[in-house]
Amino acid sequence: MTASLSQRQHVETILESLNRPGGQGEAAIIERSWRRCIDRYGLDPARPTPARYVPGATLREHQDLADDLLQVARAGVEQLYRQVAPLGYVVLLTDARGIAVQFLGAKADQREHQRTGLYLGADWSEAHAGTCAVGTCIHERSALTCHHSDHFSAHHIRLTCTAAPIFDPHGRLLAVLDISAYQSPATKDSQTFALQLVKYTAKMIEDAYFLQRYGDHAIVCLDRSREFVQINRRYLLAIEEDGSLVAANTAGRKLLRYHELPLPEASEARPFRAWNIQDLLDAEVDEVLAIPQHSDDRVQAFHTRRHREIHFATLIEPPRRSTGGGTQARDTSLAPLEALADDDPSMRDTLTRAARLRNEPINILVIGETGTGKERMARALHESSRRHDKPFVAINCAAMPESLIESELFGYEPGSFTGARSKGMKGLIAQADGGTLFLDEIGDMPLQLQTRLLRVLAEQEVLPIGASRPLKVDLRVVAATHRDLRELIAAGRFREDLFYRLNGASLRLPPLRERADKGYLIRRIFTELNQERGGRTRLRGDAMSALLAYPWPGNIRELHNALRYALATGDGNEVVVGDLPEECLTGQFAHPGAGRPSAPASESTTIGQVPAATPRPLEQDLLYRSLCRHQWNVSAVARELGLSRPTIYRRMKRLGIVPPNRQMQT
Ligand SMILES: Nc1ncnc2c1ncn2[C@@H]1O[C@H](COP(=O)(O)OP(=O)(O)OP(=O)(O)O)[C@@H](O)[C@H]1O
Repeated sequence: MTASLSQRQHVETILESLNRPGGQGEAAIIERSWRRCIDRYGLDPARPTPARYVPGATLREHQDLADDLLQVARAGVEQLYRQVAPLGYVVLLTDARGIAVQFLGAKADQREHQRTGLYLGADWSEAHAGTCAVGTCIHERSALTCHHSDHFSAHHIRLTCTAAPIFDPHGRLLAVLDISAYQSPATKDSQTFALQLVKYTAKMIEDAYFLQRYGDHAIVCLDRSREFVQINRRYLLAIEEDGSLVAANTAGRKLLRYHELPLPEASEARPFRAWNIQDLLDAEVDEVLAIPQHSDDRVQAFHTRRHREIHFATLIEPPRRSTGGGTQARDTSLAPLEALADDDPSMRDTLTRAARLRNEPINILVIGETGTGKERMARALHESSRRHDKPFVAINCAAMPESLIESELFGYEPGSFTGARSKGMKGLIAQADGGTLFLDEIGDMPLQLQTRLLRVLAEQEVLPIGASRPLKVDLRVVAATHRDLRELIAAGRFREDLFYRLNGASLRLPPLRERADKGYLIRRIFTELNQERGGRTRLRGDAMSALLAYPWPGNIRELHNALRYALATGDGNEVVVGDLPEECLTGQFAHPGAGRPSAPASESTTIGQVPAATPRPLEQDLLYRSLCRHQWNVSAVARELGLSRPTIYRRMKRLGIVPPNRQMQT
């Protein structure tokens, strides 16, 4: 009763406001929105506003369009959720049309979230939902709190919602970040911190997106404080080599306006370039581009030209741009090594060492769990070295039968044993002459052969079976192992002297689960495999998120296999989370169907862009339920789950789902 009374009062307040002249500040924003709701959208504050969801396939289109942002925003949205979840808030990220493309909230309240519209796929545009934080933020292009009776619809007045806009580097609205709670103190002031927190996170996401989009440009970061410029990076300006401005973050655009360098409405195809950094700062372009990145004094002060204000500047150079006047050419021979990693700190150390060692006359031991890319590293070392045009010969010491290993490695003279080829055979070691010999799984080499290998390494010559004179060989040996060779030495199974011969230097590869550049590896391997198949398929954001969350016990090999599987089972246009092998969908991630509004509430375990665990029974259950819901109409199921019909058939077969006795309708 109380609720309906307060709802009636709410409707009266709104109607009364229409007869008053507009107010000031945020109250005016809210009243303006109420007017729009009545005059423009024809909404009625008393009429129930049930949550409206876009269909699953439409949600996917919205998520696809926001894909780049979703990938960048993920960490920021999760961090915000961790901060506000204990206070009962949920987090929504909507696109510029108000459709929720990402959601994090407590699973226990899932039904309530779905009923209210605090869920994936909900439409929070003002035209549908009336005055609300997201819709009104989209209209006003500024952050605001829509608290209790600020909402237009009487059915939203128990909510408190705070939203902030996220703009792209050209000033177009990209998305809105929102936090909402069902319970909060009566006064709007209680949400002041919420507003600051959401604005702060939205700026973080916006700037991360900016840095990613303009990562191939020099970016000038400015701040009024020397101490904070490296932390805050308040104003971001992307510039060309001649100093033309091509993009700015929201704060940067304000700064430019203040200095009377307004930016034209720019499209991606026509970045502004109207102004030069010299128009803003009283400095030559070269001075700005010469701000050191790696010295103690990375911060330089400049006056602005127009208002003579001091600004402190740092510079983010595009990756691998040479320093020192731009004359130093990049060493392209390092490309095979550089391609192995992106920004993982331990891989970067390993690669720096590998680059230094690549032409040194010492043998290298590569250590790492199985599937971490040891052979790939050995090949990259070879390809970046002076030996790159000579053979790279790889031998797997564990895979070769012990009876063959000696003749394969050392070769033999004609007729030296029964079954030998009449012309004899050049062994693998001799074949690697001048190049690199890669000995994989060196810990599995039989002891007797270790002794002979030691001689080869010490003398740089090889004695084929049955030969009386050794052959001179010029070898660089790279050996690899996932075992602890020192333990094998202690157990008497590996020769200590051979260990020291092989271990001229060692390179350690981290397991995939510890790598900070998983996203880079996923994209790279996906591109390699996709190109082999004609390159028509794209990797969708939900699949990427699931891949990033999986712990990869089998390392890069497992990732490689998972992507190959997904490309083979997907519909050929895109790989979605449901195309991944079931093992990859563990932990907090679920089948994509569970993340879509059409899925029954009980099926997801985490609410999010890509929720909850999918062991086989859940995947089976989801598909089975969807088939039952659609009377075994495979086309309808395919539409609902956003997959192709052949994929549904394949999946039914794989999961052992057999249609009932009647004919399947398709
Ligand atoms: N940096 C990389 N980029 C792309 N693919 C990679 C990379 N590193 C490894 N791979 C792929 O991962 C798989 C395993 O790599 P690799 O054989 O080099 O690992 P390994 O550590 O030598 O494995 P094992 O211990 O089983 O011998 C291969 O398919 C390889 O092509």
